[in-house]
Amino acid sequence: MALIAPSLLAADFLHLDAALRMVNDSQADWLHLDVMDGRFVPNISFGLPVIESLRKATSKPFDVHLMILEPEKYAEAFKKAGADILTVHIEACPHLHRNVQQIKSLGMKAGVALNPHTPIASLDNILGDMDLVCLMSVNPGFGGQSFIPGTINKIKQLRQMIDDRGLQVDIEIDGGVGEKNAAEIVAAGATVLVAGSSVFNAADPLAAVAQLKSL
Ligand SMILES: O=C(CO)[C@@H](O)[C@H](O)COP(=O)(O)O
Ligand SMILES: [Fe+2]
Repeated sequence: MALIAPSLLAADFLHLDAALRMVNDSQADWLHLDVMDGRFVPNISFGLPVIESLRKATSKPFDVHLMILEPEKYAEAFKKAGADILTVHIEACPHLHRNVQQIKSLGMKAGVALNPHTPIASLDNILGDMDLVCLMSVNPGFGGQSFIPGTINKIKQLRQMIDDRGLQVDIEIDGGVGEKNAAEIVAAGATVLVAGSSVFNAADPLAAVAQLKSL
């Protein structure tokens, strides 16, 4: 059974309190929070003050996905704002090992995200240090895009690499995940499903989370 992390990016930002109530009432395991800087990705979303306010509305773990350059400048601030898992992009981190040490020393779980074109082999020397690998199944920056089918092979490769080394690392899939493809994604070896539009745009978001959770 995979962990389910609804992505707040797809919520109605005029009614974040209602979105958080839905998440609290649902079987969601984590809340996924997409932070974009308009530099690493061509979009700007929300940041520290919003996350700090959301922290007062739920005890669900905050899975913060940083799509920003120089994440080391903000890691401590995200911890203070309430992040439990902090994920940085491998493409934005020339000193990834240092970033991971920093995140862990701040008391958070460390995640690394890979863009669709970035090979699994790039994790070779860092995998044992990770708590989570987030495979982007869309090009980061926007919600509501279509799942890139080649991600399934990447999940299988990563599952193999993790199992061969006897590691415990979560495989999170982010982008275009919903009831149509979730079973295949979990069968390939994913352990965490991020779901934005498929949950928040559903007629019944609670049922959408329950459906993903039942896989
Ligand atoms: O990080 C991102 C996008 O950059 C994601 O977390 C999206 O927010 C997922 O949204 P859907 O594809 O599920 O609508
Ligand atoms: Fe994300």
